[in-house]
Amino acid sequence: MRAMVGISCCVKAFGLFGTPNHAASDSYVRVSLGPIGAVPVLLPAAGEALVPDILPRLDGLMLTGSRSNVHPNHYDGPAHAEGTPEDPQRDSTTLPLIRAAIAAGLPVLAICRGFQELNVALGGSLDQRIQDLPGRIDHSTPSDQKLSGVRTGKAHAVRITPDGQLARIWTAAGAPFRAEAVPVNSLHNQGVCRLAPRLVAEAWAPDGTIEAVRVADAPGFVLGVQWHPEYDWEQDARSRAIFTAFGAATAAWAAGQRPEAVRRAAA
Ligand SMILES: N[C@@H](CCC(=O)NCCCC(=O)O)C(=O)O
Repeated sequence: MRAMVGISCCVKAFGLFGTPNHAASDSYVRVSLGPIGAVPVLLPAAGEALVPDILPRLDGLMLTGSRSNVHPNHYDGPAHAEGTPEDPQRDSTTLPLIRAAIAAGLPVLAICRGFQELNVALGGSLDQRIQDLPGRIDHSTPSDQKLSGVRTGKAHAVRITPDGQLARIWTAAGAPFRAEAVPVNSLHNQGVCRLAPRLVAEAWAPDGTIEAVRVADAPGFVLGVQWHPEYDWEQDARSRAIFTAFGAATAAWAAGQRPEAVRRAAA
């Protein structure tokens, strides 16, 4: 049986009456059925109460990107500027879900908003418009590219730690990379300010923005990236390798294989 991967949903207004719908982009469904090799299960943004019922049924958790932003109350930050999109129902679902998934050793892959959620869930904070900070570059959706290229276009390079999780994944997959400069796409305004105590940074943009993290003491696979590998995995071997590595962890979980730390804790 294939693994089941939970995909975080946003609450978005749809239709003539703008009724709230729980939604995730098709790109997460496709990457799940593609290189992850798992059945995608869309998780409604229905709050913390569902977490104990949902978690034991999953073999992995993928936290999606979204234009909305984690509410600053979750990290004691200043109020967002007027008009900044928020999604409190998503926050109240994903933040406890992330903590529970990591504690259980479940494989977790966190992308863009999901990466920011991972940082906040574990006690970190966010800068709200990094392009307004001195010395920082604009990481937001570029307006000078044709629409089809906006999501996939490489916007800047990241430097990665040569002995980190990303380097291991790409080396194992035979995906070529230069640790000093790996090109990535970029569609975000916010970024990590205070890194959560359990997170270890392993990629940085040229302006110092943290672009990838792992959890130092996680019992299982946990990777967070600020960019969007789900947009170009069909063309980009490094993007694809991130998903195949996550997929291998979810397949092992589905087959009943637990990381050593989880087995020890259960013994
Ligand atoms: N809202 C945060 C997170 C950005 C993010 O996840 N962007 C994805 C956009 C998805 C899309 O439009 O395709 C921020 O702005 O920092």
